[in-house]
This record gives sequence, C-alpha cells and structure tokens, in this order.
Amino acid sequence: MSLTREQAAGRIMVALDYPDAASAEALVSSLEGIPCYMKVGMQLYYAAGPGFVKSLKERGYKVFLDLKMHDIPNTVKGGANSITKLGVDVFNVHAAGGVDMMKAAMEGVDAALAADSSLQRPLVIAVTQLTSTSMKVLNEEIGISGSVQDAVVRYAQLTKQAGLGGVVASPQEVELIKAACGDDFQTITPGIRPAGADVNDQTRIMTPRQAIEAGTDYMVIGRPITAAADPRAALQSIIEELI
Ligand SMILES: O=c1ccn([C@@H]2O[C@H](COP(=O)(O)O)[C@@H](O)[C@H]2O)c(=O)[nH]1
Repeated sequence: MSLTREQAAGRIMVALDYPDAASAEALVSSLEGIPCYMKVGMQLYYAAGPGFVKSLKERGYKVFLDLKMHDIPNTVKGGANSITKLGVDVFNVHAAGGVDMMKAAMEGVDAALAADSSLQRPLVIAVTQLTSTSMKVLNEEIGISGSVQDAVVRYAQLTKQAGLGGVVASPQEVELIKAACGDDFQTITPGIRPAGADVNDQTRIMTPRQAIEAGTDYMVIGRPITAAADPRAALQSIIEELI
C-alpha cells in the first residue's frame, strides 16, 4: 500500500474529545492545512452543539459526527434526519440496536434528502463492539459467548443487511469484516496506537501502519495526537508512518 501524504491524511479522523469549543478550536487551528477528517463525539457535541459542527464544515473539513445513536427506531429516524441536515460526512448508530433501528436511520437520512436536494448523503455506519471491549468483558460481563471477532462480524453482517455503508470496529477485525461484507463495505477503526504510545482504555489495538496494511479505510485517532506535546508533529509523524 503506497499513499501520498494527502491520501494518508485523508484516511485519518482526529477525535476532538474536548470539553468545550475553545479547546477543540485550538487543536483544529494547530492542524490547519492538513486534510484530515475531524471527529466530533459526545463530549464536544453535548458542550458545543451543532454550531461547532457547522463551523468545521464551513471551513471545508470532512466531519464524522460520532454520537453512536442507540434508541427505538422512531427516535433514531428523527435523530438521523436532524444529523443529515447538519451536512456531516459520516455519522453512526449502534449495530446492537438491530436491523429495524438501523433501517430507520436510513429512512431519516432519505427523508432529509428528499426535503432538501442541496444536502449531501452522509455515510452511515454502525458501531460493532467498542474497541475498549475485551473478550473477557464480552463473555463474562455482557454475557455474549464466543469471540469478539465473531460478534463483530455478526454485527457487520446485520449492518450491511440494513443498508448501511460500513462499521466501526478494531483494525484487528478489518480483514474478517471485508471477507464477510465485501471490500466496498467501509471500516472505520479506532484503537490506533503508534508503537510505544499509551494504550489508555483501548484493548484491541494496532499501529497506524498495521491498520493500513490490514485494509482499514479510515483510522480514528485521538489521544496519541491530542495529548501530545506537539499535536501537529504527532499527526505528521503518523502520516509519515503511512506513506
Ligand atoms: O469502538 C469505538 C468507537 C469509538 N471510539 C472513539 O474513537 C476515539 C478514540 O480515541 P483515542 O483517544 O485514540 O483512544 C474516541 O473518540 C472514542 O469515543 C472508540 O475509541 N472505539
């Protein structure tokens, strides 16, 4: 796999896990000119709201809104409808909500697009098993038997059946997901840790290079960049690892 610097940057989604818009803004400014995705998750969205998402879009960023919706189908349909109106590029639901819930998300998207033809169609993806979940937790706490890989592939197949475009999983599962759901089915993978980096609360990890070689489409990276003394240098070093 050989990527240009720009292609490598475009495969990275920087997780803006910050408590307020000012802190996130400082990180975004420090990365100016690098064409990576920006990922807005619960912490920042609940604090800064849709205005921050719109400001990223106005500045030309591709945005992954990572709110992991998991509710009854009617509520998820409404949520997906509102998110589509924000103009984000990617958003997600939990595959554990089931096929009807995931189909409802797609209905919410379709209704927004039917009402406003200027909107873009977002990529809708589903979370399989969180990358912090180990086999021990899956089996002994959550009570799902079998391997994490089996659970992830099953969720991925349900996600495809519901008509979504891909899943969130660990890079360790990308090859199995692609084998089960096809090469075009997108894999968005957190659990990325450069060699020697703090693992934090992640359990199913790979280095950026290993993830790209495993075939991941996009890698989500937070603390290895945001907690670095020089976030721009940390991101550039990851990009160098990928080219
Ligand atoms: O299974 C999942 C789903 C989402 N995430 C999110 O990705 C980033 C990872 O941040 P790091 O600091 O690189 O660990 C974070 O926003 C999570 O909410 C995930 O880690 N695993």
